[in-house]
Amino acid sequence: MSPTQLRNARKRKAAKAKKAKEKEQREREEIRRERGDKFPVKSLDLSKGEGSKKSKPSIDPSQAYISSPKTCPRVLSAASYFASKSLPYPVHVGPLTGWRTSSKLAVRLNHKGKLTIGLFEPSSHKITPASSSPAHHPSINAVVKILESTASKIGVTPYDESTNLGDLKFVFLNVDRKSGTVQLTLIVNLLPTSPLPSSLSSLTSTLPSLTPLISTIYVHYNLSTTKHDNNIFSFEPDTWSLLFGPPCGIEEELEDVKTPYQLKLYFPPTVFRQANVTAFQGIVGRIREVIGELGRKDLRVLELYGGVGTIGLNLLDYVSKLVSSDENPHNLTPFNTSLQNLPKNLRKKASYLQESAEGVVKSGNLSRNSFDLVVVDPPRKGCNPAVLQALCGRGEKDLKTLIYVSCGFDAFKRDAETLEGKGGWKLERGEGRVLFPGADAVETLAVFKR
Ligand SMILES: C[S@@+](CC[C@H](N)C(=O)[O-])C[C@H]1O[C@@H](n2cnc3c(N)ncnc32)[C@H](O)[C@@H]1O
Repeated sequence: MSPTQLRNARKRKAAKAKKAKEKEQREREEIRRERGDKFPVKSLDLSKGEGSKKSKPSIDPSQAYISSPKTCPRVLSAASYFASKSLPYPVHVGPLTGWRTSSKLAVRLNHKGKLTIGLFEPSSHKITPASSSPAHHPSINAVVKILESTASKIGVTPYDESTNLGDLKFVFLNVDRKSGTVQLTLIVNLLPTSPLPSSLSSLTSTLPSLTPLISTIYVHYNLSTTKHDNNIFSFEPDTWSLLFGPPCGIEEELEDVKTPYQLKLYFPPTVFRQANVTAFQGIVGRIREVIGELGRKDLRVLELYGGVGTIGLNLLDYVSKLVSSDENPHNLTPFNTSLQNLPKNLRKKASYLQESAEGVVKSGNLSRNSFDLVVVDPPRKGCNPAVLQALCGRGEKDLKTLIYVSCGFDAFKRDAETLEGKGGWKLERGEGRVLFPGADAVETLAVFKR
């Protein structure tokens, strides 16, 4: 090899290593973000002596405020923002334990070389077992224990970032709150075209016989070198395979939300599901109250970032038309399945657009004066600029109410300033729901009027 070739080869190697490190960082941050932990997880830098015995013990960020969840910095900052607008900001906290019915966990070797299912400690490569987490629904802890011991016995190889090898990367567990059974997804380091290695097929065939707690097993193929490798999940349909159990996903009835009709929502693992469904019901219930106060049964409602219609489908008795939308193509089947179970007079009011929120507004949906009310429930980064621009536009003369559900308070504040500044909206009320008790996080329900 010539010196230039050698230099280039070294550069390529360094670039590859950097990319792998960045990918690992993104995966960890995604898992922490999903759990409500708001600060970034630093990579372990061995060159600086991190990870040595001298390094400070880390606090689990998801439990940092557990003794007083309402005093976490984000709740305080949200309350002071609303106070600056002379508005109250009541904060509700649900049960402190057993609330998490959805959990993504990493599968790695621990420092003793034992397969472990858990979370990374902040600023560390150390994986901490998650099977005793007080936040978890008991079924999650029970299944994680069975999974850990069975996978170890069978010889499943956990993923290793340093080599990019190992079959099982993450597990995703969703609890059906009614039956307590678990919808299990194994996220594997394989191409969808690859057959499952014998250890993984043996694991998937053995698990249901070991516990009645597992209702469903999916495999999600997510090879680390594919274009999806910075996400734990991808939308691609051929990357998901149902190996055991019924296909419709978890059936949810939001028992605290008093709709005058029976609504069943469906959650396969391919769609967004609130990690704390029980507490989220409070938000849906309050939205019904806010809308009920309008005293109308003929509202034309647009739902952006709607998931499977978790909010919108709970409003059908107040609307003459609901257009629900989300970018995830996997939402359409659950949405339609929910509709099929409804009486015809309600069913015919609702339709679904599989489209990004920015796509929905760019196709002119918010400029033809066809909506009275918009509900947005964007991800942590808040509304897309095009969505904000459309909400600030004046084409929708009848659009007088905007309901904003936010899981990222900083982005909400930014969006609220734009809506009030450019859009002529007025923030009229708000409230907080601590959906991740212990973490520095708050879900805000805000109502804007104009
Ligand atoms: C916080 S979740 C809320 C979903 C639903 N309201 C619920 O409670 O189940 C945000 C949703 O936004 C969707 N999403 C993310 N980015 C989007 C975009 N640019 N356009 C449309 N939907 C998006 C996700 O697929 C997810 O379903």
